[in-house]
Amino acid sequence: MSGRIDVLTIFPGYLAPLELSLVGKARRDGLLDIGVHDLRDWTSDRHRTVDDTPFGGGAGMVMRPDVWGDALDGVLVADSPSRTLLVPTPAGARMTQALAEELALLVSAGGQLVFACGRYEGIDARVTEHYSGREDVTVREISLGDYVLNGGEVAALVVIEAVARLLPGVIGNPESLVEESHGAAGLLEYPVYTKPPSWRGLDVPDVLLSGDHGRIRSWRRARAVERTALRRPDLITGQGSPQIRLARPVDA
Ligand SMILES: N#Cc1c(-c2ccc3ccn(Cc4ccccn4)c3c2)n[nH]c1N
Repeated sequence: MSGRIDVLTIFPGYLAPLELSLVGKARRDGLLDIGVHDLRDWTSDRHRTVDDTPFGGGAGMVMRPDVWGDALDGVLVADSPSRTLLVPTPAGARMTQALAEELALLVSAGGQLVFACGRYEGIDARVTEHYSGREDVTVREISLGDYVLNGGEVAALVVIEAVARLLPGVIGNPESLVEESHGAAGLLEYPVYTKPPSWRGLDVPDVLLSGDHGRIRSWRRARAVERTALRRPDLITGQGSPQIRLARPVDA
């Protein structure tokens, strides 16, 4: 029993990539229900207005709480085992693999994820305040990282892909989830190679052609530790956010 994901946005076309590749196939195979909704369908004026000027002044526009409230009330599924409202924002908590795994467990247990994709200068703060006060809804404000995007749609695409690939049956070979970056022992991925064995004067490391699986395992771990120490020492010293190991796809 899998849950569902709903996305509210003024740019539904931005979510078209969810019809492609593994996520698109999972939807067609009935492994995951994803609904994309146009926020303007919950407006009541002829111009289908979703924004207004900010109280206190300042540049840009703010998205109206009344339109968002009507839309979220319309999309939230009352009889779902759980409801998680995900609000992408530059001020959010950093997205991590641990959160992806947490959300995948909720969806695999039949829960609903609702993404509120803002634009302009963001969504009126009372929207997250209101739903945070609801006992039947969990609100998570999330950020992809310390750079500024124009809206929340890209973040929704990233989080949905990170979650969907953990659901049973979505990835053809579940083993590939075991040795992932931020997976096995929280290290970065080792370098990978395929044919031809020599390309533009560059040869595949001999150990990978040796057939000695013990040596290959050791070599790969050494390369992963080397890369992690060089590029992401925080993953080794544990100074950064804890990375949950992806031991296996979440159980249904
Ligand atoms: N996740 C994430 C994000 C976002 C993000 C998410 C949602 C919105 C809705 C509007 N804007 C534009 C905007 C610009 C400036 C100040 C406020 N808002 C968003 C940006 N930026 N960077 C991330 N890692």
